[in-house]
Amino acid sequence: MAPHTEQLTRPTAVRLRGLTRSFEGRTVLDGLDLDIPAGQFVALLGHSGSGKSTLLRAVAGLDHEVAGSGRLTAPERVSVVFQDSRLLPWRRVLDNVLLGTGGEERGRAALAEVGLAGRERAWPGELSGGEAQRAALARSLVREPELLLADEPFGALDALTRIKMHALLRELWERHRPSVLLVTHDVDEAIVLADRVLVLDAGRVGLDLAIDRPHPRSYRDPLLSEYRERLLAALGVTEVH
Ligand SMILES: Nc1ncnc2c1ncn2[C@@H]1O[C@H](COP(=O)(O)OP(=O)(O)OP(=O)(O)O)[C@@H](O)[C@H]1O
Repeated sequence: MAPHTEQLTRPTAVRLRGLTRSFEGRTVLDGLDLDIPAGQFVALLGHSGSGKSTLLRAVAGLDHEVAGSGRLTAPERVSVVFQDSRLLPWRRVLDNVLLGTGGEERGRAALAEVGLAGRERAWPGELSGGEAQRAALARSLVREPELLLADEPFGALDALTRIKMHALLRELWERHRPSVLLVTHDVDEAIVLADRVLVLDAGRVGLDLAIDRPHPRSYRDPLLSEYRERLLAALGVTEVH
């Protein structure tokens, strides 16, 4: 195959058709359809309770009920990062990263990639919140995921650390090119990081917006404000100045 053809035909990493999920009679996902091409960085916005985590859990294969409701295709190697690092406190950082995988060298390299070289023998309790999330990212990387699912991974961090983590995540994505589905409440985080932002509304993808700006992106780029306005409108939020 000629190189340019290869670039044009991106296989689909995630394909969802007609996904439906209800809890106690309340429909959260309502026949949701979504395709994510391999290597695409997608952010998912939506009001609290709109079903973002439910969707992420479904794609991660953690919800058997939703899987039977429609058609769901996802890659084999999937890593999930949550708001809390979920490091095991009784294992040192390197051992957490290596959990279930071999290759100490790979673990050390992953820690170096997230800026934690030298902290391999630290206990999770000795890490700051941001460092713990870096370790969680290293743990997900070491599995060389084809798909990275992230549920509010920076939601518990202070604003400055969050900005640093945005740069790190984007840098890691550029190096490894997994498909990413990032759940966030933060419209700016979505716009700065993702190439495509979805708004979940009434159990389906309400808005599907391509963010066509080069990287690295600045939070203050005036050209991003148009995307912000559209996303806030889709979320039904009026900005107060
Ligand atoms: N295991 C469960 N049992 C009962 N209800 C559930 C369960 N999981 C989710 N729900 C309900 O489904 C709805 C969607 O939840 P979900 O966590 O997916 O929303 P979300 O968009 O991720 O919200 P948030 O932004 O607040 O994290 C909520 O009303 C929630 O109460």
